[in-house]
Amino acid sequence: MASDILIVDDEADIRDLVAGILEDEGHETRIAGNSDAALQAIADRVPRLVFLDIWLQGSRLDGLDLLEAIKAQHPEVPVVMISGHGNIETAVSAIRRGAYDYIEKPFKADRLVLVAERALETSKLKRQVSDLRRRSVDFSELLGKSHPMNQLRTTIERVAPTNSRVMILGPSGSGKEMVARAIHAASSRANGPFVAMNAAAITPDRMEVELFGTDAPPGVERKVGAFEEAHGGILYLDEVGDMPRETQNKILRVLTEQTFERVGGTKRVKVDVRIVSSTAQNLESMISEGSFREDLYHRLAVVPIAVPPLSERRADIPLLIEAFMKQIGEQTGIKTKAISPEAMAVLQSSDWPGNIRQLRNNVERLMILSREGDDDTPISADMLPHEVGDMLPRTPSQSDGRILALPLRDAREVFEKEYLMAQINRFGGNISRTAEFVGMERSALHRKLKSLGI
Ligand SMILES: Nc1ncnc2c1ncn2[C@@H]1O[C@H](COP(=O)(O)OP(=O)(O)OP(=O)(O)O)[C@@H](O)[C@H]1O
Repeated sequence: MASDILIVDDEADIRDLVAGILEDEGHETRIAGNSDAALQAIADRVPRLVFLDIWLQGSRLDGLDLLEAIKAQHPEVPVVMISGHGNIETAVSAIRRGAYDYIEKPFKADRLVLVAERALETSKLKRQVSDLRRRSVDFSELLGKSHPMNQLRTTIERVAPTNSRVMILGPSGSGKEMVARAIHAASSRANGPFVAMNAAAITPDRMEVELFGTDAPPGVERKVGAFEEAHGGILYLDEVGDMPRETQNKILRVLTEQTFERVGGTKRVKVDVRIVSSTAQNLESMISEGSFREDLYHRLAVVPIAVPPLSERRADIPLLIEAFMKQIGEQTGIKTKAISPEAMAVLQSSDWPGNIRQLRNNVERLMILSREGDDDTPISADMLPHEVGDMLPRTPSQSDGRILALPLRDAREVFEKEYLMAQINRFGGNISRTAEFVGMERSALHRKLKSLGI
C-alpha cells in the first residue's frame, strides 16, 4: 500500500534530506516549501503522514497554524514536527495542539525512519480500530460449510490478491458486503481503507459530492469524497444498479481515465483505488432496457462473483443460527437456547427471501420472545415467529390438488418423492444426515431413492 508522506520545510536541503532518507526506506514522498503549497498538496491527495517544520520562513501560515489547519481538516493524519535546536518548548506546544511527535534538527536518519514508521503504524491501527468498530461483531467472518460457500471462498481467495475489479451478484441480504470485506481482508490492500457507498441510499443530487467530494480554496474545509477516502484501499459500490445514468457516466470516466474532478473543481485528481461493486438487480435486463450502461458493466464486472441465496445452501442454516445466537447473546446478555429438531427442520425448510439478514433478524426475535420461558426447554416449532412458517414452500402436491386425483399408492409415491427431495436438499445432499433425520437406515434410504427414481 502507498505510504504517501508529505514533507513541509522552507529549507530545500532539509526537504531533500528527509525525502531521500524516507524514499530509501521505500516510502513515497511529496514536498512543499510553504504553507499554501502544503495545503494544496493535501487538497490534491490526503497524505498518510506529514513532516512539518515549525519555522516556515516566508509562509502565509507558520508551522503551528498550519498544523491546526491540517488537524482541522484531517484529524486522522499524523503530523510530526521538525524543530530547530532549542525549540523544544514550541515542539511540546505543537504536541498539545495535536502533533504526533517531533524530531529535533540535526537529526539522525535512524530516528527519522523510526518516528515515521511508528506514526504510520499508529495511524494504521487507528484506522483498523475505527473500521472494526464500524463493522461490529457480525461482519467478522464469512460462515458456512456448504458446497456453494466453499466454492465462494475459493473464488475469493483467487481473486483477492489480484487488482481486478469484482462485481458481486446476489439477492438482498445474501452477504455481498461481507464478500467484499473478505476480498479486502485477503488482498494486498488489507491495511488500506475499505470505504462502502450505497448507491441506493443516496439521493442523485448528493451522489457526486459523496463520490468525488468538493473543492475549496486551501485552508477552507471541504468534503473528501469516497474515491479519495479509499486511496490505497477498496471502494465498495453497493447497489450499482440504482445509480442514476449521469453518475454511471462519471464513474465510467473515472475508470477509463483513472482520474476525476471534485464537485466545483477543475483539476483532475488521481487516486489508487480498487473498485468492488455489487447489485441485487438483473443488470443484463437493465442493459437491454437501456437503464444501465453496458460498457460500465464490462468495466466493473471484470470478475463477476455470484453469492447464492440462502435457499440454495440450507445446509448452512443450523450453523448460522448457532453463530447468530452466540453473537446476539454476547451483545444483549440473553442466554442462548437449544432448538428442537422439529423447529430446526422448519427453519431449514423455509424459503428466506431476505436471506441471511432475515434469518439473523428472526433468530434475534426468537431469542427475545423465548427469554421468559424455562431456560432448559428447547425452542419448539410452535414458538417460531409466524413469518417463518409463512415462508415454508408450498409443495405442488398441496397447492395443485394433484394428489387428490390419484389412487393412494400413486399419491404416496408423489408425496414420498417430494418429501425426500426436500429433505436431501435441506441437508445439502448429505444422505447420512437425511437418513438420520427421516428415521431410516442409510442403505434403506438409498434403496428407496433408487426405487423412486431420485
Ligand atoms: N456467510 C455469512 N456468515 C455470517 N454472516 C453473514 C454471512 N453472510 C451474510 N451475513 C450477515 O447477514 C447480514 C447481511 O449481509 P450483507 O450486508 O453482507 O448482505 P448484502 O447482500 O450486502 O445485503 P444488501 O443487498 O441488502 O446490501 C449481515 O448482518 C451479515 O453480517
